[in-house]
This record gives sequence, structure tokens and C-alpha cells, in this order.
Amino acid sequence: MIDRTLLALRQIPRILSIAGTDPTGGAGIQADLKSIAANGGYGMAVVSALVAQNTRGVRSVHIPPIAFLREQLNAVSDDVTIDAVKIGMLAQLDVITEVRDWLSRCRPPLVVLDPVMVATSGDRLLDPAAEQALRDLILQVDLVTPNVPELAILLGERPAANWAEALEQGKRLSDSTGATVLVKGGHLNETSCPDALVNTNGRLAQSVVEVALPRIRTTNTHGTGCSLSSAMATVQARTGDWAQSLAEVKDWLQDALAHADELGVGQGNGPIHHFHRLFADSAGTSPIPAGSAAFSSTPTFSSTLWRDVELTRLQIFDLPFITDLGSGTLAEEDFSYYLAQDALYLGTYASVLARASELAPTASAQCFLADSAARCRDVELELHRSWLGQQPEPSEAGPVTTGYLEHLLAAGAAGNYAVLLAALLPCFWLYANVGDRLHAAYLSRTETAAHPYAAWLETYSDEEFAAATKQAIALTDDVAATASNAERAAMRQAFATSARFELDFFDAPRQLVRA
Ligand SMILES: Nc1ncnc2c1ncn2[C@@H]1O[C@H](COP(=O)(O)OP(=O)(O)OP(=O)(O)O)[C@@H](O)[C@H]1O
Ligand SMILES: Cc1ncc(COP(=O)(O)O)c(N)n1
Repeated sequence: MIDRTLLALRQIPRILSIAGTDPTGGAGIQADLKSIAANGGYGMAVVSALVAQNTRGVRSVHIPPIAFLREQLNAVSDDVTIDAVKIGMLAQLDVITEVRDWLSRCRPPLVVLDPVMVATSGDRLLDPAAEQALRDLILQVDLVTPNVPELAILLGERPAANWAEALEQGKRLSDSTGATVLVKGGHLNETSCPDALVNTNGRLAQSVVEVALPRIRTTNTHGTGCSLSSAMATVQARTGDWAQSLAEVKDWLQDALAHADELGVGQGNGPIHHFHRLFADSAGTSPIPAGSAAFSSTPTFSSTLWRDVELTRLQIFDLPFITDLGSGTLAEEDFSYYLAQDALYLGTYASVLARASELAPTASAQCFLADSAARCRDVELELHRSWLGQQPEPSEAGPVTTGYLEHLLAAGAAGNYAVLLAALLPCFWLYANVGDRLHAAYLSRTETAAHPYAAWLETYSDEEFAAATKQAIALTDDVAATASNAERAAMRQAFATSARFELDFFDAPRQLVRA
């Protein structure tokens, strides 16, 4: 393997995709370019194969002359410094050989290989006679991203029947090649969609780094593998940290899948929505930082806060409470417990917002926080009117609610406005993020059976709340701009603690109702 210890990180990395085409834009090189851009990179493309395909299947494949592939590769590398390469469909032996020789000559600092063999539609995209050459190519790459069937073919084994077997296969592939293997759970029929980076040669802090997120109910998954691998190349070239790259990319891909059905492209397995965040950001409805804030060379303070809690956020989405709420299988008593605790929480949260309003340095911040406190009371009352009316309400706050409120009340009592605002922010931001995803997943349901939490999910994503979240984020950035280093550190601490409480809050019904 090429020694890539001297990877130069770049804010807008220049990423070359070498892959086949998809004229409907969902997979292959078209998906790669979208994915690279959506993740903050500059995309370049060398076409290895022209594929006449659509969302329903592959019709034919045309491989341009190998000399022309060489011309394309050299045209790029003779002129542009390449920060990372993503390799997708290579189709046949002579294409693999040409790409391998070019890699040996150019030695790009980072190479990700998606060993494309068969399309979602079942059509073959790699000549079986070229499988050994593709295996050998892994020796020249940093990351290889096989799906479950591809992993089996690369090892000459049977496909893994479950996640534990897939991980074992990932370890064997990493053992024998030295590359890091991104084992993907998309093809396993489990409710969760786990992915894991596996390296048995000490190149990661742990030999397995896993990120699991709920499976999204959509048939529009065309090109997820292409998009994932090119996003990994892009984010890794920017951050230099594989585990962080996987967390960031999974988070992005989840939204792209959750909003895939909005595109309405084709009659088969349609594409994912690569630019969902950008569109939501320009519409003013994005609950998360997108575009400039996320990729800027001077990241905003709030995007640092958001990254600090990346793992906590992903853990929220994998909680049984959230997945069961989405699928409608959540036990009624768990839901009631959550709502009752939420109502108790909101009452005090509103008082802490009012306290922040007293401390706020500007009239507009005072108004916004006082207004938010009033809205919070409205939501609390509405909860009682529409959901809790018939339910016996617990008279006492549970341990998580108590812990969370003590944390907020302590920040209010300490009287530092900046730290208090940071402690209050996760309740806006994480709630908006969870709401956005659950709502999108709810809208994309294809089953006609009644959903027991339909009324709740229908109102979960609210544009006004998204706008308020944006304002709370902006206020936090404003105050951080003039805060001391010690205050900024305390803000990060307060934000991360509240985020942790948000996670525990969603998990409390399972922990306590079942205890
Ligand atoms: N329904 C889903 N919900 C959430 N994540 C998914 C879903 N389907 C696939 N993924 C994720 O998409 C990525 C691609 O996974 P998959 O195992 O499907 O690879 P692939 O077969 O190479 O993709 P492709 O669909 O492009 O062939 C992984 O991160 C996987 O976890
Ligand atoms: C050019 C090209 N490359 C890769 C894929 C695999 O993507 P999927 O498995 O989602 O069809 C594809 N269909 N076309």
C-alpha cells in the first residue's frame, strides 16, 4: 500500500471520480459529482464506461478505447493536483489495468474504491473474469467500500447472513489487503442500517468503528453506494479522520435518503436527494448547518458545537424509541411517558428561556427568548389538550427530566448569558433535526395501514420552529464572537451536556417504563 501519512488536508478538496455513467443522474459518475459537491468538494470526472441505464435497469454498456481512458486520466493529472480519487465501475480487465498503472504513476494521496460489480437492478457491471484484478487493486487503495454481496465475492466466500458475519468478513478482507474496509449493512434485512470502518492493521483508533442509523423506508436507493464512497473520499480529504468522516457522511446520506421520494425521478429505484440540505437551507427551513457554514475555512461556532455532538446525534436516531415511533410500533405507554415528561420539562424550560431573556444583551434577543418562552408554554398547553387529556400524567419528573432541568436551572442561576444560551440550544436544534427526519420518513411511507402516531408525526416538522431554531443558532454565534476562550469552552461543555440529556430523554421511556 502507498504510504499516505502525509495527507495534506484541504478545505475544498479536489476529488477525481473514475467511474461509469448513469444518464438518469442517480448513480455512477453523475451521482459522484453531486455527492462530492454536496459534501464540500470540487468534483472531477474520468469516464470508464458509458452505460445506457435508467432507474429500472441497465440496457447496454460501451467501453471507450483504453487509450482514450489514459488520455482522460493524464489530462487531469498533468494539470490538476488531486487530493483524493474515488474509483467506481471499472467494467473489465483492461480498464482495471489502466487505472492501476495510472495510480502507480500519479500516487494520489487518498484512494477510495467502490468495487462495483452488480447494479441494484441485478445487472452485472463487472466482467467476472476481472474479479481477481479488482481484488489486486485493493492493495493500492486506502478504503474499499463493498456491499454485502461484493464483500463475499472479494473473499471468495458466501454472502454474510447477518451484521456480525459481515464484520468478520470485513476483518478478513482488511487482514489480507491492509486496506480499511467500509462494511455496509444496506443489503441486510435488518431494521437498522449499520456501517463500519474495519482496519485490522492499526490504522484506526479502534479496529472497528461502527455507525448505525435506522433503515429508511424508501425504494429510492439507486446510487447510495456510489454517493457514499465519493462522500467519504471528500470528507476524509477535508478532515483526515476516518471515524469523523463516516459519522458526517452517514448523517448526510440519511437525510438524502429520507428526502429521496420528493424527487420523483423514474419509475424504478430512483435517486437519493444529494442536495436536500442545500435546498432546505436556501428555503430557510434547514434544521442543520449546510453549505457555507458547514464547509467554510472559518467554521462558525455553532458548526463546532454541532460537530462536537455528532455521535450523540447519531445515537439518537438509532434509539428504539425513535425507530419505533417512526414505524408506528412504539408501545403506547412509552409514548405517553415521553409526552408527560415532555410537558413537565417544557414548563421549566420556558422559565429558563425567560431567565435567558432577562440576561440577554440586546432588545431583539430579549424579544426572541421571551417569545420562545411563551410559545413553549403554548406547546405545553396544547400537549395537555390534545394528547395528555385522557392519560394519567405522572405527578413527578423522572430522573432524566430532573437531571436535564437541574442542568438548565444551574446555568440560569450562574447567570452567564452565553453559557445559558448554549445549554438551551440543543432543545431547539436536536428536536428540529429529529422532527425533520421523522416527518420526512413519515411522508414517504408506502403502507396504507393507519399509523398510531400519525397526528403527532404530521405536525412534528414545523417551519416556524425551524426558523426559531435558526435564530437561536444565530444568537449563539453572535455571543460566541465576543466570548472569552474560557466562556467558549464552557459553552461547548454546556451544549454537549444538554445534547446528552436529549439522547437520554428519548431513551428514558424504555429505561424507566420497562424497569
Ligand atoms: N434504506 C436505507 N436506509 C438507510 N440507509 C441505507 C438504506 N439503504 C442503504 N443505506 C445506506 O446506504 C449506503 C450504501 O449501502 P448498500 O449496502 O446499499 O451499498 P450498495 O449496494 O453499494 O449501494 P447501491 O444501492 O448503490 O448499490 C450504506 O451507508 C447503507 O447503510
Ligand atoms: C455506472 C454505475 N456505477 C455504479 C452503479 C451501482 O449503483 P446501484 O447499485 O445503486 O445501481 C450503477 N448502477 N451504475
